[in-house]
Amino acid sequence: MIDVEAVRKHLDALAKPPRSMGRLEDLACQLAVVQQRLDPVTRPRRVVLFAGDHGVVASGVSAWPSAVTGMMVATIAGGRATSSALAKAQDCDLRLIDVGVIDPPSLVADFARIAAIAPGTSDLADGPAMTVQQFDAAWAIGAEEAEAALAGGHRVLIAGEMGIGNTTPAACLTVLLADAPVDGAVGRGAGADDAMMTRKVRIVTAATARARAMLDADPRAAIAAVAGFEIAAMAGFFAAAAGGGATLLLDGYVATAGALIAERLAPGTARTMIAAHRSAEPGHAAALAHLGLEPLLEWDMRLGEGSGALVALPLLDSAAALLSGVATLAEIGA
Ligand SMILES: Cc1cc2ncn([C@H]3O[C@H](COP(=O)(O)O)[C@@H](O)[C@H]3O)c2cc1C
Ligand SMILES: O=C(O)c1cccnc1
Repeated sequence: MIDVEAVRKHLDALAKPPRSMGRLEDLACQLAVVQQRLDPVTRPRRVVLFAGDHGVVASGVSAWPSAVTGMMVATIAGGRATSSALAKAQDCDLRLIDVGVIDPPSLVADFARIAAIAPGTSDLADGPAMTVQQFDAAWAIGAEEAEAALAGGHRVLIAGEMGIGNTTPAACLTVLLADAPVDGAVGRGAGADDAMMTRKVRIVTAATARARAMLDADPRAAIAAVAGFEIAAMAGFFAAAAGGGATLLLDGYVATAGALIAERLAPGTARTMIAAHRSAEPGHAAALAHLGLEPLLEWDMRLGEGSGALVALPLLDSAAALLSGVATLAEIGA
């Protein structure tokens, strides 16, 4: 068993003053413990982007119309989104899965897959966002993607999302599963104004009160009531990836909502996770704390699409290089 002590011992024996690489050494410990090897690998790696729409957008919680989800799906398919540029820069394989976009473009890219469950969720302000069957279907699509990535030899996996309105279900899930207060969980997302924020707080308060009443008796029904297809798919992805021994690099607030679901339904999933960053969304800190994760970066990023994880990915490469590529003090005669 490789524990933190064993990794520290290895790092302290290298040709450098002990602990001189600071927090990179903490990351090296995390990576080695997750992979259970002193020479962890970070290649090949893959980001899987799940896209879906949200009925709650009709209740006025986002600065953007749902049509933008399909536009961004087209942009990702065309290789010109932020996530596309970062994945290319970081030598990271990218896949794009439509799990429920209202206005989907015709996808032609070979890395794209259409697995739409419905044209968007129902409005969680009026009733359950989805049925338990739909939740299970989304989870299964995510799990399938994780299994395919593992079968392809991918060692580091990232889940990302695109879905206008999805910071509202993310806030609901953070309240429901991480016990965050509503006003600490609701943020401006992609640019909500004050009136939208007021509506968002009211909707999250009511929806989480309804979901909480079901949580103990029927956790999947409670979660399905306030989730999104892409969030449920990320949860299934995380649980299956963790079960298969992958290292998960966790993105922002919305991806972490998926992680909260995964940890609730498949306990232990978070042990394989490294939190890439703390998003500017105010609820992210509470969600990460609930999972016992400390973010690598606090850079005020608030995009999603796996972007924060892609930005942090080279830090994993550096940690792995430190563990594998450096001579020992004994070897140099010091
Ligand atoms: C052009 C554009 C690209 C994006 N890429 C990710 N998001 C992010 O913002 C959205 C969530 O914020 P809200 O809940 O406020 O709608 C999601 O689509 C998320 O992936 C984007 C948003 C926009 C507008
Ligand atoms: O942190 C995130 O995941 C996030 C923040 C704002 C908008 N969309 C996603």
